[in-house]
Amino acid sequence: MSRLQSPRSERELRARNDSAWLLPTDGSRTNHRLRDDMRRFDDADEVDLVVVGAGAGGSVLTQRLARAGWRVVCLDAGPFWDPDADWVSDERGSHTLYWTDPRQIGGSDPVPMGSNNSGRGVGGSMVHYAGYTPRFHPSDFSVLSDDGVGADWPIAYTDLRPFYEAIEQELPVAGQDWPWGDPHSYPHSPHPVGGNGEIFQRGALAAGIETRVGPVAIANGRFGHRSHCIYRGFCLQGCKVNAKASPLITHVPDALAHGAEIRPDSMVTRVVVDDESGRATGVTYLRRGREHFQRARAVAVAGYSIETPRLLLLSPTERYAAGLGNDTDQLGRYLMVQGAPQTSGRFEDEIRAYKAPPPEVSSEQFYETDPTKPYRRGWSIQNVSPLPITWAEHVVAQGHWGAPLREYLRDFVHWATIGALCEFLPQPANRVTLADEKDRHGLPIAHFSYSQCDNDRMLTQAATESMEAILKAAGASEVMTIDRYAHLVGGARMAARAEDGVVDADHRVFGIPNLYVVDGSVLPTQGSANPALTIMALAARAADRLAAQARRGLTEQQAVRA
Ligand SMILES: Cc1cc2nc3c(=O)[nH]c(=O)nc-3n(C[C@H](O)[C@H](O)[C@H](O)COP(=O)(O)OP(=O)(O)OC[C@H]3O[C@@H](n4cnc5c(N)ncnc54)[C@H](O)[C@@H]3O)c2cc1C
Repeated sequence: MSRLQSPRSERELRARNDSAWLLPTDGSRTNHRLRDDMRRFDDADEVDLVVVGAGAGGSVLTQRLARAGWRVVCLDAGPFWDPDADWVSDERGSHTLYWTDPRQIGGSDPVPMGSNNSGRGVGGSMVHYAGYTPRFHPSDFSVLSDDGVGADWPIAYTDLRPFYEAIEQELPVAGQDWPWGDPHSYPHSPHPVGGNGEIFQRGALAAGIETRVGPVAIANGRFGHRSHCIYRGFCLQGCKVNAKASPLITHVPDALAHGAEIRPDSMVTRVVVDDESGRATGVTYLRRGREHFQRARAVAVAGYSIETPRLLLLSPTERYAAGLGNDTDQLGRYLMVQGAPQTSGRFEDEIRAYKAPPPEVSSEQFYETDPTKPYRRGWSIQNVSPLPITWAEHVVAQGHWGAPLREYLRDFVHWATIGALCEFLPQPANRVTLADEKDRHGLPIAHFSYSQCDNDRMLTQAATESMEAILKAAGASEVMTIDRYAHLVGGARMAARAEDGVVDADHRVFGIPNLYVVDGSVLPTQGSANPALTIMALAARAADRLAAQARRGLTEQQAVRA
């Protein structure tokens, strides 16, 4: 079903990223030879770049700069996953994929941590993300100017468009032609739709709401040496067939083939900055019970929205006493989550939502600000297909327990579920700071305070009404909505001026010329799109700009190529 049919487009893609063709053809999922033969640097080698975190942002940055000839080491706190040996088709057995180190939560609307936020290990959170990969809309980049709320980005949608297109091909993304935001099409045609998706389509049609199939980063047809999706429904547990995209298979193989080292089980505890020169000199990290120092000419932090601000706060010097990138007290602020209410409806027919990938059908009809409403910005709606444990959590969140809970669980196959992503606004007090409590390494854990504003609450209410209307229009005899959060972004945001953020438009930390942040924490606003594609596109753009600047010798990076 590929629209990337022509040999020319395949050639162009492989010249940029050969990952899908570097996977084995013998039925296993991992190119062990590539890992065994990986280039290995010594701590004492001054590499060109050390990257903290091999997730959505860190892996793309590593792959792109390795291709540009940089000597790159990427450290990740978690394991180098082997899907055959490490992953199971079991909800409970997949909890090892999550970042479950302790964190404190607070504020008037605390955000639960655990399986609903970051991942741990090579591939990052995309190992267990659902797989939706929409683009942000052009309006997301000028929310303050257009709507008087939120923030403006220092870059425009058009700056990111070529990188969206490139990453959509590399994942690859499957879906129908997209009418919302900047209308575009996808490299792979849409997947067939299962029972849950059909309910969403039927109800939306009856309620006068447009839907489209996709966009999902799940191969529809063979892609390189990756196989077709087999529709077994375990996308959020780690895809054992390599059909769902995560950096572990979409960017890491090519990074290794181009001389990068991915060093797993390496927990970075500090970014080291020399006060005299004002430059980062490397990172300290813990591996197998020993502390190491990896020297580097430049450092990029890509540890996700909580761990990135935490690490920068954990790295003060005499000169940067409040933490790195915190001269204007911006670090950790404007951390965002999307409000993610989830509505289930009961149908007489068996839906059997688990017989398809959880991501299927979406609507962005309510994405933009409706000037007739009292709130700004909007929400998207997507299929979500909870497996039994997650379904039990949904029912329990509604207050059911004991015999009624058991009855709802027995009824599992009759329920269809859709979820909204509401654009909650960035607020300065929604912030990561360091707690008094320490982790097992003796380091202060992150404290994350979160409170909603009135606009957030109005959006959740409106999104809930729209979802309940859809499921009722599809014929549901009972609907059940719970409130949830999804997708942490922000905390080290990108801004035009140091007074408003932590990094500039090139991801460089204000005041420290060779320190970068290249992950979801740089987002100034979040739209109501899932963030992974945007994080990868930003990382591809950041790499492009770093490599170009180094080539032109315009910045500190010129030394890198010397
Ligand atoms: C359940 C779930 C479903 C999701 N579904 C979707 C979806 O459908 N679509 C979508 O677009 N997004 C989805 N997301 C969100 C998406 O996966 C993340 O937004 C994205 O992966 C974040 O990218 P990142 O580069 O910021 O961090 P990550 O991808 O999380 O990578 C961070 C990496 O840094 C490592 N790390 C952190 N601190 C350190 C340290 N001190 N030292 C060494 N390593 C460190 C971690 O081990 C991790 O591997 C989902 C997330 C979850 C949890």
